[in-house]
Amino acid sequence: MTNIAFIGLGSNMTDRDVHLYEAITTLLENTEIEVVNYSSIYETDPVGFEDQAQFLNMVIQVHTTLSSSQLLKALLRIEQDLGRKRIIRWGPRNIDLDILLYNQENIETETLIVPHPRMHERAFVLIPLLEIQPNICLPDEEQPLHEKLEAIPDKKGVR
Ligand SMILES: Nc1nc2nc(S)n(CCO)c2c(=O)[nH]1
Repeated sequence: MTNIAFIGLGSNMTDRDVHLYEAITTLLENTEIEVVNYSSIYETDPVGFEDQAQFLNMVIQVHTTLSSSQLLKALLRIEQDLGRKRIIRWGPRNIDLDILLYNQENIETETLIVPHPRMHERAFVLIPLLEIQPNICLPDEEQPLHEKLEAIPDKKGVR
């Protein structure tokens, strides 16, 4: 069965665009994952822990035969392979891969919460996501995500 997932990518250390490119190239090498759509790459102001470098963020849409937990494992392995060091929890990282949505399912396990719990308040996620899926809603919600984006005061931080 083909599953549809949206993955958020971010990087704010050293060659940020190279890290994004490497992560996507590694995903493309996985025969269980097909990247079917890409957003533009956005330069974004850091949120959460603000005393760090600007990020590059983007969102991709994938079709995959992997379950959500298998997909998470594959993304964590890519982060490790690309040398992700979790120095400070909210701090700088060379590559970050987050599962944002998976088949419009609500998932909550020890290791994975989908939809990503903070995505609805993050312009750096919503803007690239809506670029590739303009009318998307969160699972079991009527309200389209673009209305949640309109509610976010500071969108200047995404360019
Ligand atoms: N602009 C921006 N700010 C962020 N803060 C954190 S934590 N992250 C890591 C993603 O969870 C980001 C990010 O990717 N982009």
